[in-house]
Amino acid sequence: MFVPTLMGQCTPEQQAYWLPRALDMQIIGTYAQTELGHGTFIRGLETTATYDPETETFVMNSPTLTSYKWWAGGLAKTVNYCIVVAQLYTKGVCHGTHPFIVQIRDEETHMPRPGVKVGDIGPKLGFNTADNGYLGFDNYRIPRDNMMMKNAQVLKDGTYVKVARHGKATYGTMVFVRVLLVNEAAFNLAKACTIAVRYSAIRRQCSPDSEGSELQVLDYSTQQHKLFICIATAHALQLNSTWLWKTFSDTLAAIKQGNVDTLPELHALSSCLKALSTADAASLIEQCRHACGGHGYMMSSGLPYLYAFVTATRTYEGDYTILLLQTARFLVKAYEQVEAGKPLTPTVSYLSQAFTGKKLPWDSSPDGIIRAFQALAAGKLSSTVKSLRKRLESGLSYEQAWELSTIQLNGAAEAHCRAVMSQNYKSEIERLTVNSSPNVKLVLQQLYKVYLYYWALERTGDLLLYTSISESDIFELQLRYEGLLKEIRPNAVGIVDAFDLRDEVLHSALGSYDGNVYERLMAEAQKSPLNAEPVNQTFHTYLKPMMKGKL
Ligand SMILES: CCCCCCCC/C=C\CCCCCCCCC/C=C/C(=O)SCCNC(=O)CCNC(=O)[C@H](O)C(C)(C)COP(=O)(O)OP(=O)(O)OC[C@H]1O[C@@H](n2cnc3c(N)ncnc32)[C@H](O)[C@@H]1OP(=O)(O)O
Ligand SMILES: Cc1cc2nc3c(=O)[nH]c(=O)nc-3n(C[C@H](O)[C@H](O)[C@H](O)COP(=O)(O)OP(=O)(O)OC[C@H]3O[C@@H](n4cnc5c(N)ncnc54)[C@H](O)[C@@H]3O)c2cc1C
Repeated sequence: MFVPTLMGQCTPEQQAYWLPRALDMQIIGTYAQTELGHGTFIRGLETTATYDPETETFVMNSPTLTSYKWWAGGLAKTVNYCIVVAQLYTKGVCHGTHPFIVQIRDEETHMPRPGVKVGDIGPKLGFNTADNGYLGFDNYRIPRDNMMMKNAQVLKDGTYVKVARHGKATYGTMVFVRVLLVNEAAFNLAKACTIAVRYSAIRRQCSPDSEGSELQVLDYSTQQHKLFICIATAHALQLNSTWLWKTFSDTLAAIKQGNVDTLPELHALSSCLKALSTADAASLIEQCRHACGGHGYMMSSGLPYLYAFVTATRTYEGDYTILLLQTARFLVKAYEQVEAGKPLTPTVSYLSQAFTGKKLPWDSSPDGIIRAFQALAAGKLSSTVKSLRKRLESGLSYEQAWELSTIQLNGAAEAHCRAVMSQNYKSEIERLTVNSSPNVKLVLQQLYKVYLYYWALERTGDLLLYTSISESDIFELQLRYEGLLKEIRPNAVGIVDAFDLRDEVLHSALGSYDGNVYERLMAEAQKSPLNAEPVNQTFHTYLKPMMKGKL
């Protein structure tokens, strides 16, 4: 995050100075925004940077315990520079949060600079190879030039000048990383399902008839139900991430030309896609672990590491709930635009047809299911706005009415995101397979249908509310879904092999290409320190005296 922030928040002169040093790793940096007391609510950050025109420096301070920076990766022991997000004061006025480049350690000795308090925050659920740190300042001075001045400036005399065209321009790095995280979610989920599918082809358990041999667990319908949605979701996330990257690049190019019109839609999209992709990836990686039974619980399966790593992505760079609520803000505005007969931006354009007051006729084709997901998002949005307005009519303030409606707002944002993801998944597959063989097309479409059927069956309650789907339609869809799993089964191992992930990347005794699961598990077990000696010292110190009644 250090380098992208240098790229996004510095003037060209500042970039010319800092970027080569950072890219050559003459300096190592991190992004220190979150504090002990505040992560989500950026405007509530407490670290201060007060400009002193006499010395042309900013004085950095951490006035409270809760103002200590907390969490930044590499901060504890590795980095010597930081981007610190602090409340800017000049001429006695607070201008809100701004980013500063702060040297925290000596470039030669690596000792913390006087006035800097820095350390490690301690063990975490995962990420324990990263020294996430804390950081506090006691009247620590940095040169005026170290304020990142692309979007706002403080002149020598302390005059504050706003440059950016958009109020949230300083939040740009977060948007960038949210876009990258969709790709990360796809990659890590692909790893987990490669491990679980390969293992399920090796693992045999139970014999349905007394004569036959034991089945590969991959042959069980329930196992296919657990795993094939993981493969389909990995594809869906990968294709959505490519699409989102293009949306991001287009918006960035427009902003460079001075046009910020598409930023709100990018923010709404990157927020909900980051939220849903990280949450889905984390829960499906856990499902892959379940699918590997007891051996999935071994660290040597690789799955616990993956889960610990990915579950953090649901929280960092904006918590799941918080980001969905950002998308909900955008959706409520879109609803108001429909009411006012105004045009809508592309990803919400489906709303313009959606508020008919009638249930959408059910159609179980892939296009029909996407339309149903859109109807569901529109229906939820409409009910949410009704609740919001009812609360306003009862005399509540907008903020109070909004807060009481947040459960529904999140539901509407989740449904919208699922509809966007499904639509993108379909159009990207169509675009990418124009010249593919019929067999490749067939397999990709089977997976795409698994995604649609799975989520339609997960949301039958909502579909009953907002479409004309009947009990027999649901029954028929369930049978089609189960049939599809059997069609995919013969290709399942080939499909995960096609992710092309080397053994070194998977790092798993269960998921290696050669399928030598049991040999690898035993080899990993031999590495346990407890196997280094036939009798452990604890036997002599504790067990034996206890057994002899001498403890
Ligand atoms: C070039 C280099 C290439 C490198 C490539 C490398 C490839 C590597 C590959 C993979 C790596 C990928 C993985 C990377 C891992 C990195 C590890 C990261 C570790 C973690 C870091 C962090 O967590 S940093 C801290 C992150 N913190 C957060 O995300 C905080 C979350 N909170 C917020 O974002 C905001 O506070 C919040 C959105 C909640 C609200 O902000 P607030 O100021 O209160 O605004 P509000 O009043 O609600 O809204 C006002 C208005 O503004 C709009 N808005 C809000 N945010 C944005 C935005 N970002 N952009 C645009 N607009 C925004 C909001 O919608 C409102 O609009 P209106 O409704 O009023 O119109
Ligand atoms: C592994 C890891 C690495 C990180 N790396 C960095 C880093 O490099 N740099 C950095 O600056 N930060 C980093 N962070 C911090 C991270 O960005 C924050 O933890 C994250 O943004 C969530 O903020 P929080 O911890 O304040 O959660 P909180 O906001 O305290 O959330 C707690 C709960 O309250 C809910 N909540 C909060 N506000 C609202 C609201 N308005 N409405 C409804 N519900 C609400 C949330 O949904 C959540 O359920 C990292 C975190 C982790 C876990």
